[in-house]
Amino acid sequence: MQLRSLPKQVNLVEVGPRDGLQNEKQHIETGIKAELCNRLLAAGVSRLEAAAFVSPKWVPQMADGAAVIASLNRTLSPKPQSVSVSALVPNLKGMEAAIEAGVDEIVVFTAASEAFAQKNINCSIAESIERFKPVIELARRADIHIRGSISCALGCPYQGDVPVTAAAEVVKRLHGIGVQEFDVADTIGVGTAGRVSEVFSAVAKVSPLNQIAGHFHDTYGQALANILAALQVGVRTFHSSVAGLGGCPYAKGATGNVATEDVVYLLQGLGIACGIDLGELVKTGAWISGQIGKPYASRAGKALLNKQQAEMLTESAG
Ligand SMILES: CC(C)(COP(=O)([O-])OP(=O)([O-])OC[C@H]1O[C@@H](n2cnc3c(N)ncnc32)[C@H](O)[C@@H]1OP(=O)([O-])[O-])[C@@H](O)C(=O)NCCC(=O)NCCSC(=O)C[C@@](C)(O)CC(=O)[O-]
Repeated sequence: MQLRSLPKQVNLVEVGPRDGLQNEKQHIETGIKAELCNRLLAAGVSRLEAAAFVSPKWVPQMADGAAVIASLNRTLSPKPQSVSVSALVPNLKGMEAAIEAGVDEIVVFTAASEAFAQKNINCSIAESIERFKPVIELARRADIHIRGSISCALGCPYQGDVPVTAAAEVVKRLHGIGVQEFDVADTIGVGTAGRVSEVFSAVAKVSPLNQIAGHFHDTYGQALANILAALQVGVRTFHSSVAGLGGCPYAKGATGNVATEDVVYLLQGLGIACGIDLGELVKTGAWISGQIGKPYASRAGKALLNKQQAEMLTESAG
């Protein structure tokens, strides 16, 4: 049976170096973060979220963002047109640091839930939008692409249920101040396909579909089904994290982002191109998991490694 309304190609934004690592308690060396970025680019990633210029008091792991991006820019020199490096920016201070570092995209971030905005960025949604105005002004002058992330579109760890149209309301307000792309996030991975379809359909009423991205965490194992539901609404950009690393420090209990390996495997099965070499990605996922002392969590990645090992054993036995 053929699935309806699927595209030939989608864009993946790899958020492993930022969302994937930000919550790690042990200090991760800048060199490891930079190598992760380089390996991801070598595997074919073209949109890479590499850092967050946030308060180091709030998220200490992201304190070396400038050094990570400097290292990346040295390796990439001259930077291919196809590669775009992004970083989270909560305020003017972060924006100045992002410009200095030489990012291609910034991500301002707020929420569909008031309670989460307070916990994550210490202000209300309305205050965050005011705070973003001068940030966006600077980004425009520097010709930097502006994304806006809306956390807790499918549910909130503090507030619980979030109305279906809450994310769309925030998208409208962000659009009004010049945000160009909207990252609609299931921060705690509670969404299921039907609700995802409703939330993204509501967002699609206030923004062109090519400006919407789906950002799914996999806490309840629903992320791939949710991506399929959003694809069927017409969303063509998705965020994912190599090896399924990640979680937000202000969303306790939420697990990592959907694993990029699992998404690429899904897309391959659907005949949808994304430009990423799954074999190289699996090597990178296994490598970074080892570096930070975690079991390798991508289901597709583990299956492919097991298959490779079994084939090698058969060959050496033969
Ligand atoms: C927004 C603030 C700064 C407000 O934090 P605040 O404490 O209200 O702000 P402040 O202006 O009073 O600053 C406090 C201190 O931080 C410094 N500071 C202030 N800003 C910066 C900066 N940009 N870079 C470096 N330092 C900074 C500032 O200079 C000051 O230092 P002090 O004077 O005390 O020495 C803080 O709440 C913050 O940084 N929050 C970020 C939290 C965060 O990074 N969360 C994770 C990312 S969001 C996420 O993961 C969700 C997402 C995007 O993946 C989608 C999803 O799944 O939902």
